[in-house]
Amino acid sequence: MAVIQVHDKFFDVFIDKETLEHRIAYLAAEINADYSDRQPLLIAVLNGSFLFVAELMKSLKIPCEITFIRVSSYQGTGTSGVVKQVLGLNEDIRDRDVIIIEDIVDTGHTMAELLGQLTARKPRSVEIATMLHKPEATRIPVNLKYVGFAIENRFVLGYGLDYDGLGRNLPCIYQLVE
Ligand SMILES: O=P(O)(O)OC[C@H]1O[C@H](OP(=O)(O)OP(=O)(O)O)[C@H](O)[C@@H]1O
Ligand code: HPA
Repeated sequence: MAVIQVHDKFFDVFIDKETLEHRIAYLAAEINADYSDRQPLLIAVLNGSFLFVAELMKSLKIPCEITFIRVSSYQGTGTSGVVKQVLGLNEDIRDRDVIIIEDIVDTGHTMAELLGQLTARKPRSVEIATMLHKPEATRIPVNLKYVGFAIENRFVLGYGLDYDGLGRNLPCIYQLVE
């Protein structure tokens, strides 16, 4: 299998493009069935989710809307360490059916924080769709309704995911060669 180099590290193909896109179409079919009588708002978390959400949306048949947010991390002044803040959500999500779209749930910190901040805005429902999940890395469990692939606790790259800014444009998922 072809090995690629990004910065100082080497990666090989882990999930090929066809497998990935087939699975994403399957997730879209599940969402189509689950939301057949609703009009969900997809909230995609930048940067990493941009390719996943684009591929997912191509197979959604239900009426749906999309918006994009960022989650900033900064050092808190108290003992809590890194604090995350949701940026860019201008829509009123009260009474909306929201689906959060992520590229990866790793430790769960980002998603737990996001879920807390979105739930406080009183949506009718909130579910999560993530392309990848690392169950062994979980520090804060969150309920993930739509999961593309549950993977080992290894650093991955491509299809939106980066290593120090690079690799997001790779058309499939690569894993770190140890
Ligand atoms: O479960 P966690 O351990 O919190 O990790 C998951 C988060 O990490 C990545 O974002 P990152 O902060 O790298 O930003 P990016 O999407 O711009 O790459 C990913 O897109 C998730 O948002
Ligand atoms: O494995 C990963 N790769 C890239 N970005 C990430 N953000 C959390 N986990 C990862």
